[in-house]
Amino acid sequence: MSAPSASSMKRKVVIMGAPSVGKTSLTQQYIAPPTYQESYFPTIESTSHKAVKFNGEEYDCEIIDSAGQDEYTLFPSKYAVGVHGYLLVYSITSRQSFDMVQTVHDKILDFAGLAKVPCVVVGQKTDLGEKSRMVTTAEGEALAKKLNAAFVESSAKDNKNVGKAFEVLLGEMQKEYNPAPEKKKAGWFSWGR
Ligand SMILES: Nc1nc2c(ncn2[C@@H]2O[C@H](COP(=O)(O)OP(=O)(O)OP(=O)(O)O)[C@@H](O)[C@H]2O)c(=O)[nH]1
Repeated sequence: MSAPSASSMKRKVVIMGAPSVGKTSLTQQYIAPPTYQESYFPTIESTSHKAVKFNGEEYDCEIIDSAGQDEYTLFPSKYAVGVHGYLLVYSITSRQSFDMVQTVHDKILDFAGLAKVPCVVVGQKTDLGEKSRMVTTAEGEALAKKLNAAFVESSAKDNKNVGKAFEVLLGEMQKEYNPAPEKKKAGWFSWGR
């Protein structure tokens, strides 16, 4: 992993979603592949860093792997203040985890008081195959569209589309925070360059 350069932009990203959908596995595969583990240890919270070059820009990414959420989980302010974007993760084998994406997204917007925030909806565990699938790709795409978010299906186990999920989020954040100067938007929790 290369160190961030002095000119790189900071990007703080939070990975959110129901328990056991693969948030930690995704994060670890992205930070230091191959690191997939079959064993499951519920996360309390873990922060990683990665220097990334994307579309000609250098980013110093801080990635917060959050504890699994349910509808009763209180939304911590640290998951909104200073945060640039989110991976909202569900498992394609769990309808409940899919429904949680909308719940978490609503909490983010409510807390931040914003109409839109850069997000990628990530349908995880595609390696489990069509027999185990409870959420279709079309449903995932439709939810992402409704939330003004991008959409990726991935498998942390097979290391498929893991880098893509983070790259798509970098693209969403680039559109929001460092487009042409005249298009730049202001937001109380936006930390553009
Ligand atoms: N088949 C399959 N299993 C996965 C995949 N990603 C994670 N798992 C498994 O699912 C379980 C939970 O994975 P984690 O990465 O800990 O999930 P998490 O969302 O971080 O869980 P919490 O910490 O409870 O929020 C583990 O047993 C993983 O091995 C995947 O892409 N495919």
